[in-house]
Amino acid sequence: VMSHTWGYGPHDGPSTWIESFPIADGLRQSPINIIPGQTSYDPSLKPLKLKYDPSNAMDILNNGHSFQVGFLDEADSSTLSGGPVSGTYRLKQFHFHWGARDDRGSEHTINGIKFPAELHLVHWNTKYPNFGEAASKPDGLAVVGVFLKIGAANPRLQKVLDALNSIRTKGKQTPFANFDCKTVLPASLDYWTYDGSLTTPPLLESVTWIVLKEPISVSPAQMTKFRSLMFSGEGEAPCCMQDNFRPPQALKGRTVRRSFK
Ligand SMILES: CCCCCOc1ccc(S(N)(=O)=O)cc1
Ligand SMILES: [Zn+2]
Repeated sequence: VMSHTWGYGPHDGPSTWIESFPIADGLRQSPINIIPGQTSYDPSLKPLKLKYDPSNAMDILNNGHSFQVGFLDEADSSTLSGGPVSGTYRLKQFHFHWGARDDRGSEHTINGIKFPAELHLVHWNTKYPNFGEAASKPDGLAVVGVFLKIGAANPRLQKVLDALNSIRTKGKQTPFANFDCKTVLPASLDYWTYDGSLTTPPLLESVTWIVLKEPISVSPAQMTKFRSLMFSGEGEAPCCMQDNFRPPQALKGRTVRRSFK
């Protein structure tokens, strides 16, 4: 039988991933449900320091699970530092998770509430030689999560959404230059943080999660653009890319800290 790749459907979705990736029920899996009343304010947490150079944006790719914008990460020009991490982490890519309808789509939830989508900005620790090496270390990655909520159309997302027409099917990639990630972030960088994992296979437990409290807006029409992508490749039976989110995983004794009172 063909190699069993993972997905989000009834036969290859999150409940089946443990078959190939036993870490799926590990001690620091992501995402989680954040219960604000049960988080602890940590006054020693530093402000998040994000520095993004628009010229580092390189391409946009439909990888069959989501779409991602890739960045040149050969220098410390687009970095995350401060916040809950020590050292410097370089931006590698950002991507999204979203639902088939506006009542679901995010991976993290707040008091059980799902948002229509969630943005992940993926950074790797420069104490390691590259992303692949960092991804296997407990302090290797830092991912900033930003919730999207339904509201006014977000002009800052439009350039990304317009590029989706060129990458509709799995494996398609096209140049994507000059994008400033700062412009898609909310005004406040207040965050929750906890030790977690990649939310897709290989589910490696190497992520310091930094989930921003303030969502950014997206309109229903813009959400429809996300859903116009395909999980399937060109010439395959078309299968809309939607509900590409893993549900919340057990906290298993972890503490969620917050940077704000
Ligand atoms: C060693 C190869 C890993 C390839 C996969 O990379 C990922 C997977 C998930 C995430 S996420 N949804 O947790 O931000 C970030 C990066
Ligand atoms: Zn993600």
